[in-house]
Amino acid sequence: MTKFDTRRGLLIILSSPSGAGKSTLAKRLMEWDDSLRFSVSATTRAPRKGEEDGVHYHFVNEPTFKGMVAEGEMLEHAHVFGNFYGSPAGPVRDAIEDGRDVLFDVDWQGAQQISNSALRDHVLSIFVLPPSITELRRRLVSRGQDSADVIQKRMQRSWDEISHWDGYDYVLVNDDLDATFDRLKTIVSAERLRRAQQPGLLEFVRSLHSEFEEGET
Ligand SMILES: Nc1nc2c(ncn2[C@@H]2O[C@H](COP(=O)(O)OP(=O)(O)O)[C@@H](O)[C@H]2O)c(=O)[nH]1
Ligand SMILES: Nc1ncnc2c1ncn2[C@@H]1O[C@H](COP(=O)(O)OP(=O)(O)O)[C@@H](O)[C@H]1O
Repeated sequence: MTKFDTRRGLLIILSSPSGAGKSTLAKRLMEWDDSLRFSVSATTRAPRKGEEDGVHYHFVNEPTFKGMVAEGEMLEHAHVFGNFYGSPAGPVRDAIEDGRDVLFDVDWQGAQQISNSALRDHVLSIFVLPPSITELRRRLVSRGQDSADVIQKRMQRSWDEISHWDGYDYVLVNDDLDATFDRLKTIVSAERLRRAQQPGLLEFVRSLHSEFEEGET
């Protein structure tokens, strides 16, 4: 795989148990920064009301999904809640080469695979926790998109997802949405600043050191 310039192209990964609010935060982040690219995943899950093919997901059948995996077209993929999900690699590579940051909404397995890939230096991973398990259920129910069965399955899997919180760079408790979004923006802005500074920093500090040694103080 090409060695990319790590100054460019942050891969911002959001994970959470279903219903904690990562899609809501992802949508806000995309509205906040129109240079950000959203990694549109492929999934074998059926579209929900209001979900558009190619925008929220690429809705594909299982043979197509497996074909994409076999052709090496997926940066990562996983089986979640009985369906396959995966992030197509092509758009991610294009975005990085373009110097763009990419936003991912993937589960812990996807986050782990991207964090262990050749693109690991680009990763900024953020885990979103719900304020309580009761509130998590309330949000899943109030979203009004899933049947009671599907909600039950997601609640049962919630601890499995939450138990991986520790593997992320940052953790946010999504209590008040505006406050959480502010914290998310702060994290992204700070990481962008850090990475923008990084390349010339060592050289700059060396020059300060030379000046110091020359007795400028
Ligand atoms: N590994 C992986 N997980 C994904 C991908 N796309 C979505 N997911 C995860 O699959 C899970 C279910 O997503 P979805 O069906 O949209 O339900 P929601 O999280 O309740 O909105 C969530 O944890 C997503 O983050 C992907 O491309 N790869
Ligand atoms: N901080 C919050 N407070 C109250 N409701 C929220 C908050 N964040 C998200 N929600 C709501 O909870 C539901 C689930 O959020 P969603 O973003 O779809 O979760 P996820 O993508 O993690 O499954 C949605 O109806 C959303 O509007």
